[in-house]
Amino acid sequence: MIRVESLRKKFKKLQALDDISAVFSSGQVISLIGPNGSGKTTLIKTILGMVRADSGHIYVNAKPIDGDPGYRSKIGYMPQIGRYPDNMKVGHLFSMMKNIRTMPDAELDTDLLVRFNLVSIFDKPMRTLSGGTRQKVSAALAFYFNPDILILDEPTAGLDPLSSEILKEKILQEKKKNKLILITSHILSDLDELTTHIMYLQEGKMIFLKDINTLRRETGEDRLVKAIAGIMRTDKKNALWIDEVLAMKAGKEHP
Ligand SMILES: Nc1ncnc2c1ncn2[C@@H]1O[C@H](COP(=O)(O)OP(=O)(O)OP(=O)(O)O)[C@@H](O)[C@H]1O
Repeated sequence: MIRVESLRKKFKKLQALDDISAVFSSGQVISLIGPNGSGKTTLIKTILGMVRADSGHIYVNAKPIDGDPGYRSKIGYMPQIGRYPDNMKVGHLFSMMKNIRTMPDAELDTDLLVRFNLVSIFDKPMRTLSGGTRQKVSAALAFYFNPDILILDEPTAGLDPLSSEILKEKILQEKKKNKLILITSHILSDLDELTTHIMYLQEGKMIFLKDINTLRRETGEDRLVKAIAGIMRTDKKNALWIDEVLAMKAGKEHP
């Protein structure tokens, strides 16, 4: 469904993506993980055509993305930080998006609009929303057009525990419909029940892309955070990051 080949991207001297190649297929939930600044968002934005790679190729449904920008209509994107016109009302945002896409009401996925009760704030301008409510709007928009591919950048960051569960349930539902879902998150426990594959980036390089069962078998660990810790400890820089993740969980459990 998505194939990236030898992707490279530099921001001045910084190699943000360093020869990334991967294939993502329908039915997979790929968790992109790695330390801050490792290139996760850059990879996502390159796939979405928001950042132009210096070299390499990207294919969505076997077509090169530089051929036809229409491929974007197949992808629902939830950005890390949603930017919207300050004075636009929530309801207007949804109706405007609907008009741009000219999609019949029956085909729209309003599940999250309803479950997050966003209709009750349709009259509120975007600038008045809390960070978490803005996240809910971004999530509802990503799923609104029932896309075959979902790209979710830190989807649960800033959401309260109940809303986070609602969103995770929604992701699971879509996974069952054989969609392709790419997620970045630093909250590894959120990814445990969703993930089929882990793609680990470090300083712009892909360290590994493995399916979760292989990862569990190789490490003998059931929990994602521990399985990744098992693999990464051999590398000093990675060990540092994974120790930080585990330290945040200390109190609940010990590695
Ligand atoms: N537009 C830009 N101009 C210059 N540097 C950039 C730009 N976008 C990203 N970078 C740099 O590229 C590197 C990768 O950034 P990216 O946002 O992809 O990391 P990330 O893995 O998503 O990080 P995080 O976990 O913090 O979200 C970082 O060093 C970042 O500062």
